[in-house]
Amino acid sequence: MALRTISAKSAAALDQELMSTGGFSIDQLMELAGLSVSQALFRLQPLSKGKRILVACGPGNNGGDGLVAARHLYYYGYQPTVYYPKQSKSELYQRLKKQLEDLQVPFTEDFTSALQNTDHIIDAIFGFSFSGEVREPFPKVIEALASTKIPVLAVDAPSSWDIEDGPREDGPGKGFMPPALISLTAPKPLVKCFKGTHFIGGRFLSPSVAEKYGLDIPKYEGLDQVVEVPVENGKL
Ligand SMILES: NC(=O)C1=CN([C@@H]2O[C@H](COP(=O)(O)OP(=O)(O)OC[C@H]3O[C@@H](n4cnc5c(N)ncnc54)[C@H](O)[C@@H]3O)[C@@H](O)[C@H]2O)[C@@H](O)CC1
Ligand SMILES: [K+]
Repeated sequence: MALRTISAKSAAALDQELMSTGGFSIDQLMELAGLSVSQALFRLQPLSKGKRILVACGPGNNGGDGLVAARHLYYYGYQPTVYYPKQSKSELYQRLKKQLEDLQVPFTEDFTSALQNTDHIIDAIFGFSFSGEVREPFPKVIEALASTKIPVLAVDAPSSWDIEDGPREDGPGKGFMPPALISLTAPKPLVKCFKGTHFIGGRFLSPSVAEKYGLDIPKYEGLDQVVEVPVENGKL
């Protein structure tokens, strides 16, 4: 079966539809997205293999998914550290940050040093609204993600990848191929270039919305918020 993917434009429209006529709030969608990210991390890195998780968060909703995931990881018994250099002033993000501060989850401004003390990285910098050249302060962070030997779980997109066409051919992010990716709701077209462990999460798609956008609802088992969906040559 060919992978059914969703373009950045349709993904944004789908989110809007869920919130305008679907009765969801952004908090709910982000909570479920971040919960699924935390479950994917748990599958990749059980607690016995190392608890130190560096969560790199960008300025938009992709970063919000990272903040939510960090909170769930704390409750599972991990030791998350958050890098969040461009903080949104909106109330939702301030609340997510407060929830982490109350758990004494550390925030770091020094990504390079934090990398030395981590077992796994979550890349929640950019999702489907990324475009153009990577702007400050992220080029160095993306370069570090591209060159580190520490495993990276990318949220929705490997940050800096073109949402349609995939990896960059030059500049920061050249050669960035994280070992794992979790697509939220549905894979984006870039998945055709991805080689690694691939999950789908975001267990909130109704059959009618899935049909309208031409998407498959993954076969979630039991309580799971993620499904592993291997990608081989752009096929499921
Ligand atoms: N239905 C779903 O699947 C849901 C998806 N969510 C997440 O929301 C993401 C999309 O969120 P947003 O639309 O807020 O966008 P993103 O988080 O993808 O990125 C937008 C932010 O990045 C900045 N940016 C864009 N290009 C840049 C560049 N070249 N250099 C530096 N900064 C740049 C923008 O100024 C903006 O602040 C998804 O990828 C997913 O992770 C969830 O939070 C909610 C539900
Ligand atoms: K990302």
